[in-house]
Formats: sequence, C-alpha cells, structure tokens
Amino acid sequence: RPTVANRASTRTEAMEGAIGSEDRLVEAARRIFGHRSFRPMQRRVIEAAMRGEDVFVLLPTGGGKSLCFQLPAVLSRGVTVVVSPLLALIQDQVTALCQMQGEDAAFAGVPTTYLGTGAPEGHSAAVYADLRRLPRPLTKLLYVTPEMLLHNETVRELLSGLVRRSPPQLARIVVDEAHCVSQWGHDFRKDYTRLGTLRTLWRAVPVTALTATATAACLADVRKLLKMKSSHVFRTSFNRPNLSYSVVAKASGHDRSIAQLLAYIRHWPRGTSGLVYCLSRQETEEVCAALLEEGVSVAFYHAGMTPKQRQTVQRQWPVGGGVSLVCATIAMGMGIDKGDVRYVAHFTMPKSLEGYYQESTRPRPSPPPPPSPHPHHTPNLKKKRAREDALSVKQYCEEARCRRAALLSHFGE
Ligand SMILES: Nc1ncnc2c1ncn2[C@@H]1O[C@H](COP(=O)(O)OP(=O)(O)OP(=O)(O)O)[C@@H](O)[C@H]1O
Repeated sequence: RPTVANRASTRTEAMEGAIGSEDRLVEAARRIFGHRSFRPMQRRVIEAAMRGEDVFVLLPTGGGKSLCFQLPAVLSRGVTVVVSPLLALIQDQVTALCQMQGEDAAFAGVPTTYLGTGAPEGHSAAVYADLRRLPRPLTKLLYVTPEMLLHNETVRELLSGLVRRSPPQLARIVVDEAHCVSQWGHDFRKDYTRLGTLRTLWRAVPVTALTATATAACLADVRKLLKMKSSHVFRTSFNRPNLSYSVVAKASGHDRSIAQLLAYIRHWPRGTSGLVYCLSRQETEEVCAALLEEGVSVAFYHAGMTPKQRQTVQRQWPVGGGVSLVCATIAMGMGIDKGDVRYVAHFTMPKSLEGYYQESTRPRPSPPPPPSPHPHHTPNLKKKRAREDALSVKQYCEEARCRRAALLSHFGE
C-alpha cells in the first residue's frame, strides 16, 4: 500500500513531468489551477520562465501575477523560493495553494509551505526536513520573508544544498512586491535591497521579480539591485478603461466638506456600494459619524479595530450586508477580491500617486499588515520621499489635462 509520503512524492513528480499534451501550459493551468485560458501576458511570462530566463513582471493589481510564477514552479524540477514581505499575506497564499482545486482531482493542492518567524512550533523543523529530503524535497513552492532568507544561516545553507545537488533542486527565486527593493518604490524595505546578494551566491538560479506599481526609475533600480540578466520587462497597460477619474476642490470647513461628500454619494442610486478613503483612523470615524447622521448606511474600517470588528465590516460590505459605504484608511487594501464597488472617493488627498492608483483599483478589505520590524527609510530620506510623493499628487490635481493621461504618464506610459 502506498504510504502518505509515497503518494505525495508521486504527485509531486506527476505535476512536474506527466502533463503532456499539445498545449502543456494551458492544460496544466486548467488541471491544477482551474483556469481555462491565460490572461494577457501570462503565457509569455510563463514560457520565458520555463526557458530559465530572468523575468520582470509589471502587471496591474489583479492582473494575475501569481500564476506567472506558480505555474512554472509546479512544472519545474525542484523548489521555487518566493520572497514576500508580510507573513500574513504569505500564510493566505500558502493556504490558498494548499487548497487549490483545479479540474483534475489528482492534482488538488499544490505542495506549498513557508518559513517565517512566528510560525507554529515544529513547523520550521518539518520544512527543514523536507528540504533535506532525498532525492528531492516534496515542496514545490516555499514562501519566505526576506529576513528569513538573508539572516537565517540554516535556511541559506539548506537552499545552497539544493543548488549543489545533481541535478540542482532550487528552481527559481521569486521576488514578489519587487518595488520594495528600490528606494524609488513606495514601500522600500531595507532587507529587500540585499536580495541581490543571493544572485552572487546562486549564480545559475533564475530570478522572477513581480510588482503592480513601478515608475521607470524604480524599475531600473530593482533590475540593477537584483542583478537581473534580462532587460525585458513583461507589462500590460495600467489603463483601466472602465474607471473615470475626477478631482474636485474640497470645500473649506468640516460641515461644508461633508455636505460636498454627501452630495457626491447621493448622486449614485440608493444602496450603491462605495468606499471613502480618509487620511487617519480618527477621520474615518468622524466622517462615518457625520454621514450616519444624514441617514447613510455606512461603517468605518481601520487598523486600530479588533480583528472581529474588521470582519464584521467585511461581512456587511459591499453587498448583501446592509452597509453600502465604508470610510476607511489604507488598511483596507490588499487581500480579498471584492467586486461590486462602484466608486472610490478620497476625502483627503492620497499620499502618493502609486497609492492613489492602488486604492482606486483595489477596494479589497483584509486584515491590516503587521508593522514592519525594519525601518523603511532613514528619517531624512523618508521625509524627502514623502514630500516628492505629495508634490506629484498636487501636480496631478492641478494639471489641466486628462487625469487618465497624467496618471499613466506617471507609470511611464
Ligand atoms: N488565467 C486566468 N484565468 C482566470 N482567472 C485568473 C487567471 N489568472 C489569474 N486569475 C485570477 O485572478 C485573480 C487575481 O490574480 P492574482 O492574485 O494573481 O493577481 P495579482 O496580479 O497578483 O494581483 P495583486 O497585485 O493584487 O497581488 C485571482 O483570483 C486569480 O485566481
């Protein structure tokens, strides 16, 4: 009778090699991930990755970046290491992959795990044991935080061990949220800059970098710091033809600006789902209270709330739960897809154009990310960046030209 390990091993091997057909990639996407076709650019990225090239992927939020590295990971020999900034997001992705149900039950669940401080006891030991497993680990995707990869000797040594095996068992390094590498990115992280050292350590291991936001300067910087060999960037347009943008001068004084916001909300049919971004936690509560008084079905959402309170809001909004509007800080950001949101208003000017773009295309509630243990910038640099970011937003607001064109030119289009 096959043991659990045997069955798992057979499945791992089957995923890598046994999928053979006229179009192996589409078939794998369908059988393992349940996708019947590729989104724009996915196939080209996946093919380049399968040829062993370094790839840089710049696709807007929701563009399907994950499949660009998950499918090559599943089909390649060995383990793909995915560097991702936040443990909370890592755990979500690992859970989703482990529960993945494509159209072929034989491939249900992609062998995925993670390493990060804060994992339950015994977890790391089990992952280490698999990385030592002969002739090869069962894991296909290993998510790690940058700290883990850079500062944990055991992890580095185990991965170097995979590189040294014959044939090598470290398939690829994936750097997700790659804008964090560059000081020009809007979420710079010091450990990310040092990921280039891995390139020196494991010369033959290809790299994939992915992001949803990068200006030309950021992009060039990331490629240089990660020592990427290919200069080709796979990208699609950032244009969202189904969105329209407008900027309105805010009335002075609390009451007048609330009245202005209310008029905007009321120009939509009753019950239309919307999101109002505010600058601070306090502002979300104040705006919410003022709108409640006017009879709007509204809730607030920010990182100072308990997980339970946040979940309640997520259940009530945007459809079916009785709340049509949420006043939120940017804590309502990355995570679960929420369709049906018809408008996003920024009650206060957003901090950067990257932020504005993300917030207007991605009304998705999720638990707020934990505070980063590392300073993102030195204080002076941070101030300088904040000023530059605010100036670009100001310029965007004041420019007498098409908002869409102004926004796209900021992203180098
Ligand atoms: N080829 C495809 N066919 C159908 N759905 C797809 C395809 N590729 C991805 N998706 C779906 O699109 C959604 C967004 O994909 P994904 O999370 O990879 O986007 P992303 O580019 O990583 O976005 P973000 O910047 O928010 O992380 C997911 O629900 C995913 O299952």
